[in-house]
Amino acid sequence: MNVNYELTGPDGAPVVVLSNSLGTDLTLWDEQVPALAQELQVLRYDQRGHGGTTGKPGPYTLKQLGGDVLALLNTLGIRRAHFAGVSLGGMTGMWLAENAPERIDRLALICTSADLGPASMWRDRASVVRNKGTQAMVEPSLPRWFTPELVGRADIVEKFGGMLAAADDEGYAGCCEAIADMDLLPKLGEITAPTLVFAGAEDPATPPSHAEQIAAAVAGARLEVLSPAAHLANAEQPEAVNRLLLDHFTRSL
Ligand SMILES: O=C(O)CC1=CCC(=O)O1
Repeated sequence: MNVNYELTGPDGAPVVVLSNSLGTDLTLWDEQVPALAQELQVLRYDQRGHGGTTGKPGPYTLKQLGGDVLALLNTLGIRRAHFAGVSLGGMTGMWLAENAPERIDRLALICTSADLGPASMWRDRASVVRNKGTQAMVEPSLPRWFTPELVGRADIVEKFGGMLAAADDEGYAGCCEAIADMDLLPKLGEITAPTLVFAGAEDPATPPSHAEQIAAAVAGARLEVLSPAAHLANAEQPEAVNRLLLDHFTRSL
């Protein structure tokens, strides 16, 4: 498998890995890279079956998605990194912090969940996408991803609608099945990475209660609720997210 990635920022600075959500690609982080790369090496990549990362036919598992990150870090000779993920990217981050804690320094979880059931809903969505393609997901997804003020904006529809329609059908479906089968809750309390959890106050996909559940289970975790923001809060509130991420990843503990 070929993982598509981009590494920017000052040589020798700590590395932060950025992991995208279902149906997006590494350009989800366009508003973060210039700010974070002033102080960190930023390693953004495309999840399996998304963007330029090829994927075998699904179903996938979070273990495979986390394994893709570990393989990329190994290839680049990076022993330990900070990690930020949106939604599916956050699930990948929780899997890594639970199962490879020696590789993850600090964690930022943006609009994600440790338990996003029912599993049948994700299997049904996988089947719809295998039959009709990711284009069929554009209309229902954009109102989950953005608040009403942004959802109809031409640049948003072009960038994010285009990204989703271009996502590989099998890659999207395989990732839906990884969400259906995820089992992150039992080990959440074992996470030792300093963790910052974000919620979008208007997020219908992973409402703030999911972030509260994570923040309550992870020792010392801090919760930030952004408003106005729906599911892709890093795109909707880039200045606030950048400031909080930079502080989380660079401040002395
Ligand atoms: O349903 C959506 O599009 C929101 C979402 C759930 C998991 C993910 O990565 O995005």
